[in-house]
Amino acid sequence: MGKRLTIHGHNNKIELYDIVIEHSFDRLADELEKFNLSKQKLCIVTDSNVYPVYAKQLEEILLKVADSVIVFSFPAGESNKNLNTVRELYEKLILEKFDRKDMLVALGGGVVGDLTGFAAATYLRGISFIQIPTSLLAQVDSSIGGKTGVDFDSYKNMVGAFHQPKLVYMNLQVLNTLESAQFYSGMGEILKHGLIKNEGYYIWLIEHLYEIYEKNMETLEEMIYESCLIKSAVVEKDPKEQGERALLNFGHTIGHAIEKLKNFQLLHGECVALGSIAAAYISWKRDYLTKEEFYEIRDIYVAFHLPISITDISLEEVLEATKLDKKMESGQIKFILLKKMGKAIVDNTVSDEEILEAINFINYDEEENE
Ligand SMILES: NC(=O)c1ccc[n+]([C@@H]2O[C@H](COP(=O)([O-])OP(=O)(O)OC[C@H]3O[C@@H](n4cnc5c(N)ncnc54)[C@H](O)[C@@H]3O)[C@@H](O)[C@H]2O)c1
Ligand SMILES: O=C(O)C(=O)C[C@@H](O)[C@H](O)[C@H](O)COP(=O)(O)O
Ligand SMILES: [Zn+2]
Repeated sequence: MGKRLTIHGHNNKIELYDIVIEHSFDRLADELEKFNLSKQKLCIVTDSNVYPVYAKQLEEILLKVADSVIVFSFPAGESNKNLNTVRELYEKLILEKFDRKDMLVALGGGVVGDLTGFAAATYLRGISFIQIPTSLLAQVDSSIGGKTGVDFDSYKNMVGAFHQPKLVYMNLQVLNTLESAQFYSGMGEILKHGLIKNEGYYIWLIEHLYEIYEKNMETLEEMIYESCLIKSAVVEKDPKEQGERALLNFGHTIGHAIEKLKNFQLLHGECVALGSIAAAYISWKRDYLTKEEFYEIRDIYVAFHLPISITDISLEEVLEATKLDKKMESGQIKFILLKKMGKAIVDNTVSDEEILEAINFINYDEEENE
């Protein structure tokens, strides 16, 4: 078991970095040999949940290849993905005299990965970092593609940089310590991959529902590999989101607005699920999807323990927050719709009325609809 793929750059001419999918940390030291770290310092950046479970083990492995290893841990959660935490990390790096050849190691979920990548992109105008993603969401999505950043005044990923890691190494066994809700949050991005790019993969996910529930490791390996393939193909073609990469934002326009308005009380993948239902709803209303396809999509999110409706939101507030997200161009939202199952498009013509109707649909009031 175990798989790998390579991310290429500059029209496929150079190899940028490998994504290594393993079932232990055993091969990590070998993977790091090529970076000649024997005289370098490494800083493991992690959070308060991951630190007690994996930091010591990782430190021992890294000490085999590097001169020294320090650890920076911050309180877990999206509410700490901000410039205050980055500042504390900079302070630690300065105190420990990190120079341009030293490296950061992101050990954790997407919060750790995004924040570490941003610190690496900006400290001394840019140092290297590697990703060791430990949540399902980070393994299939956030560790790949070099989008790094932090939230600013609760605006999602408002400050950031494109900065590619030198390596993505994942040990699938760490998923055994991940809370169930966090696991299914990752499924929010995985379903997105199928819906926007590959209907066959979406159907495969439905067919393998029970193996996924049971965390059958062979199935998870296949699923994670397939999602990494889909994301890699998109970011290789369009690393800085000039075009096609925007498709990976399916579900995020309304999703990010909900995430902000709910003060990060809902998980990222849960908000993406809600945003995906809303975007699929608009796609149905435009006759891109059939009614049956739309309701099947909704059922699949339920099957993967993801929310399909939300209460206590103001439609107007969600619309306003949607307009403050990054995907605005000349006052118009770049909305991602499904043209058909497995094929997404960028659409600049979605009206406020369509968005309000979709938000109203997910703002489902059971009593009113009985
Ligand atoms: N850069 C990108 O392309 C990209 C893509 C998708 C999402 N994101 C960002 O990623 C973030 C969400 O990532 P996430 O869902 O991983 O959240 P997260 O980083 O908060 O991790 C989820 C929770 O699980 C814990 N955890 C992680 N791995 C664990 C393990 N193996 N065992 C036990 N606990 C573990 C964490 O401590 C945290 O409490 C959001 O900020 C989102 O904006 C970025
Ligand atoms: O990699 C991308 O591109 C994505 O859009 C992946 C998303 O899942 C991720 O949440 C991303 O951070 C959202 O991008 P943003 O530019 O809207 O912050
Ligand atoms: Zn996302």
